[in-house]
Amino acid sequence: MKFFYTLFIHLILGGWMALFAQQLDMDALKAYPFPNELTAAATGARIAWAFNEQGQRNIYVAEGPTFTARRLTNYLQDDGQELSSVAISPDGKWVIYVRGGDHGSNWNDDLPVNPSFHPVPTKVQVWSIPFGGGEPKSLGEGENPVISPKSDKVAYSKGGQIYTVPIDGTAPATVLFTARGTNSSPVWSPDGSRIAFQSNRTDHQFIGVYTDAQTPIRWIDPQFKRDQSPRWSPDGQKLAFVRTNGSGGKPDSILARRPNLWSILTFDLTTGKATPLWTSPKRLNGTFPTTHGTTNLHWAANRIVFLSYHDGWPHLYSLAESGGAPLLLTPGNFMCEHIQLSSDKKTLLFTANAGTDPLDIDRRHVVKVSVDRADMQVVTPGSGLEWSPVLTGDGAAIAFIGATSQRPPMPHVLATSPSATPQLLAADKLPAQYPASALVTPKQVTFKTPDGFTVHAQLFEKAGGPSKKPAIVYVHGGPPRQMLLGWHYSDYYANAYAMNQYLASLGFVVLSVNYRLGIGYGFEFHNPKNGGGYGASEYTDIKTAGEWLAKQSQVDSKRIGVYGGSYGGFLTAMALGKDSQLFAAGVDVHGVHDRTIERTRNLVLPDQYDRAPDAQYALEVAWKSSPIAYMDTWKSPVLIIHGDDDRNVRFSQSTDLVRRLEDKDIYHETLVIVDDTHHFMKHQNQVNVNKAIAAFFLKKL
Ligand SMILES: CC(=O)N[C@@H](C)C(=O)N[C@@H](C)C(=O)N[C@@H](C)C(=O)O
Repeated sequence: MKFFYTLFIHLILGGWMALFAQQLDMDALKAYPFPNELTAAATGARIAWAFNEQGQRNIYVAEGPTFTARRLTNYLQDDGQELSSVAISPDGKWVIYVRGGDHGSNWNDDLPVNPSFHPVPTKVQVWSIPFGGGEPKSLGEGENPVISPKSDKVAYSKGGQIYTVPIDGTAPATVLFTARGTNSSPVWSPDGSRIAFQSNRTDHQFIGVYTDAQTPIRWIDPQFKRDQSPRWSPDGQKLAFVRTNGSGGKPDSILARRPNLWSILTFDLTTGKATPLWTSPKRLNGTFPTTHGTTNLHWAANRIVFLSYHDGWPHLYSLAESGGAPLLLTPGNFMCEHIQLSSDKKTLLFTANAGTDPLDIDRRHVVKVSVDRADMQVVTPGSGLEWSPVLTGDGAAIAFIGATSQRPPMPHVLATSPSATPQLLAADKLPAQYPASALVTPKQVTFKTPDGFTVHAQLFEKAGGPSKKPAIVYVHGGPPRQMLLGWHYSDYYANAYAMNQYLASLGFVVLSVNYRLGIGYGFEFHNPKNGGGYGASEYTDIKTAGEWLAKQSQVDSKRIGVYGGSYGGFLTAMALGKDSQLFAAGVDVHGVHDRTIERTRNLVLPDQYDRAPDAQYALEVAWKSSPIAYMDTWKSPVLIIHGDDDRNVRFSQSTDLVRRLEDKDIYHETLVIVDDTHHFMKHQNQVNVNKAIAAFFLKKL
């Protein structure tokens, strides 16, 4: 009798969700220390990484053979100061890093971030600190620092010029040279005597080589082209680089899909001769890979290695230094990313959704391959997820970051000796009471869309509960991203993974959808027709996901929500505008709502006579690809969240949408995060956003 009375009370008090689903605590759930920036010294067995411990971001180090983790810095405030460009000097004696800014931004990534409203914002500076410990030294304001092979100096860029500074900070930074254009991306020659760099001149880009104050800068085969990513030959006598077209030419169709074709060339500094080695095939998948972050071009031991998409997958290829046919090093239906060349230049380590388990396509594992033969080996097979591998300078261990579906990402090392097993590092940094065992194992779901795409998704569902549960579609951002069957390798999406676990613990059925435009499933899926502002064909996948949920026996089809950030916010708003009958409520975090802005700037150019032949039509398509085109059919309630120091999606995208929601008297709530960016750099801000999302869905679904 007592049980039924208790049940009755819980149901009446609306605690039915908490009764059946062991509800997680958001603060406890977000108490994981997120690791990134894992790096190794070129000699010895020293590694370093950054840990974000509830907003306290610090550098940690460890050294073989024990690899006992040690915190090196002392930043103990949740103040939103990012750590990036972490590196160890080749001799292992120094660690450098950049503190501040938001280096995942589309603009102003080098400007201070100040979500704690300090009257004097923290500057974006390059720092160094002895590996053995001590006080960090500020080397100067700037970013993209690189350490000389002699371990004595650091080069970095600031304000379009390149600076050098002693790594121990015993003298001020000095500008290396002054040249026209925006000069960046310094690359030291193997002997540390010269620096190659990129000089962006708007419609074209050169590669230059600086030697010393008395020697004129050497421009490398200057053409009406865009040259980038210089890589030194091991003997320092040649450079390899990537060449693409310069800007201009008769305006082409905006809507037609055209490849950005590219070539790899070498330049002989002795003869002054440039030699084309390889040119991408003249077809769509011959386009220059927009791998997040950097160009994967490496001058290895007697080989030149590069990443290309031209067989339909982001694969690694190897060329003889004189050119010839490229050797495919990584055949198979998977993508390669986070590529690292070993110090001896003979081995490539990388992350891939490769493995013998059919579920591996929705995971990541560490893989290695020789630079001159296709002898690929998955180093960390299994049901876990591993990424960002680096080989220690002595070749004795591979450091990587790994996670499971339950346990958050943590640094590991794996000895290169046979039958070694991974060693978890810094285990004490994951709170002993972390609720890992309470997390569900997301299940792989696939479904077909009406236009024939097979879409992968992850289903988060707590066992038990009422016969009919509310459900939520999660939409990632990017869009070149892939959500996984476990914790994600980016800080932003690790948070999304935690959020989906939290919603599942509240009793929601959560479906995280890897829609087209995303990575991990090959070129055609990543580059679909009519995608993005060219027709938003990817929205088909979101609608199909909602319909899939509505057909599940345990889902109440009248209580399906949708949420996402950034590009995910865009698709959330599209869902609410176009299909409020399917999606009963939504949360749109820093979404894109007007896609004509992307077009107006480069479409209908009033001061240019010859315009793109389809300029006006493309503008119309961009309008129909915009959520604000569907305000008349938008009925469902929405929560709009945006940080007003957003450097990826303008805050005005949400200010404008709020005005339109007000004009149409559509129920909406808002949450403005003052002075934080697209990535909610202040931990407490992200926690508050997460709680607001959950509270809105509990209220509306
Ligand atoms: C130029 C551009 O679109 N850059 C993207 C990286 C970007 O900023 N995308 C946002 C719309 C977005 O989705 N940002 C986050 C969530 C991401 O995953 O990059």
